[in-house]
Amino acid sequence: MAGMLMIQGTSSDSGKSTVVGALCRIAARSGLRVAPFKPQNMSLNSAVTVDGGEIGRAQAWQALAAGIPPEVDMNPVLLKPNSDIGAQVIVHGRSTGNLDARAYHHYKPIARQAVLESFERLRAKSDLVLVEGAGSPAEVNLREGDIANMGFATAVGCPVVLVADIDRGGVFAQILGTLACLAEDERALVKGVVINKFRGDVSLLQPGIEWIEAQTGKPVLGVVPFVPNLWLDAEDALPKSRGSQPAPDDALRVVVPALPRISNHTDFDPLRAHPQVDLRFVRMGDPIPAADLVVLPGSKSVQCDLHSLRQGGWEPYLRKHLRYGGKLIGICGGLQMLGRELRDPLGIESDAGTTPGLGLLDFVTTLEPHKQLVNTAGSLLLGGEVPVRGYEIHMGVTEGPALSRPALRLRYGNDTRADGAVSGDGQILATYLHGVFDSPDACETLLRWAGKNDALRVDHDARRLASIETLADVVARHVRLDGLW
Ligand SMILES: NC(=O)CC[C@H](N)C(=O)O
Repeated sequence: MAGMLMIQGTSSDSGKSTVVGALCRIAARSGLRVAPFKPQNMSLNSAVTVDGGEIGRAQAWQALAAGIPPEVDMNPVLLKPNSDIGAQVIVHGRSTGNLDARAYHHYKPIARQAVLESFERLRAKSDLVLVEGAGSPAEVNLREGDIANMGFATAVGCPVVLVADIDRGGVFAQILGTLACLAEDERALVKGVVINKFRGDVSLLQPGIEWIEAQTGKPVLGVVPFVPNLWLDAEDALPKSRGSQPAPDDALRVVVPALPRISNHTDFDPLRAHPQVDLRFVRMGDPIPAADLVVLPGSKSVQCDLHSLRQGGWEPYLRKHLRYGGKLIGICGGLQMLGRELRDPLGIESDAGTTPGLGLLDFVTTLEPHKQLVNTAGSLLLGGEVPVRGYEIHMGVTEGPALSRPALRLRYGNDTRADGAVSGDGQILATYLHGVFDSPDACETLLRWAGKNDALRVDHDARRLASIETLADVVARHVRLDGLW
């Protein structure tokens, strides 16, 4: 039977995903058949799997680190929040509908079954499964019926390593407190602790390490330094607008409204990392800076986000931006907002009804129960045919005259179909394709179209792969891994 190890965190964002990804790479380098697994994920950044389902993006890049294609069993339960209290529940890659938090609690026994089935399937074909927890196991109020942390670990007897984030402070309290919140049998599964995101002189940490080991009886297996500029898909939280380098003065100014239900904001990673782009995420209510290019992002709840956009004063801003010759892109939910109308007759995303769109492109979108989930490739139709690839995740179906000037041509099996639209004046481009900026030629073309005539060609996929290697090197150097699997 395959080995297993679970990485749990003392908090959200402690670095569980990166540690699991690094361990996947390290294990794969040593020739093991390793697979990532996250029983339950809450995220609006999802990826399309080879088996045509949907999982969290973090599991998809961890699969890349493991050297295998992403599949739905790697993240059997994905919760996509679409209101403050509810989420679309994806099980084995497929939407089962919306549930509020209380209803989900009752649904958990079914979700648990799905989790255990997926785990067994992965184990049967792997030498090692590396499991990622969610949030922290110290949420004692969520412990009953838990499938995300200790509920899973105890069900399958999986050893656990706890990752604590020293960057946010209070690391010893995090470790001590988390262990204190666990039951005896859960604590027994914890093999050790990793202190993550450390900056500074590790010798100064030594007395603290000895103290925490004496207090808890658990070894500190390593202190992982803070690694800047890792370009790995974020699980959920909106990242800082840029990496550590400031943008040059003549950078292309790109503004993205940080909508409350923004989805797949990983679309913007290549722009955040691009040396000639000054990308800004602007939260609703914050002043909107001048821009060369505005991109309306994907959204899990398009009518609600359009409402927020209007409340935030973006509608007159966008019209002015266009009057002054600015460029505008809409991706997926952003495409839908650009049209004349958004229709949700079945109340799939919000209360059933119709909302007028921004009316900048002549089409209407209707939300339908079938979810389009596909990885595809083709060409971007801007001054020629530029290779592009990406993925679609949406329930909306868009129709109207504006689509007769498509932005892309994409392959679906043996079929080729037009996608999206370019406005008659050439200022607005709309597409359903997520990940358009990941393709180096398409990214370069779009940046030139938006006004950066000397835009460089940057390969984001290569940068992601390089980040995985760096991360694996750092973790291998700083963590004692012997005996963990
Ligand atoms: N990814 C998206 O932006 C999805 C848009 C919209 N929520 C739909 O399902 O059609």
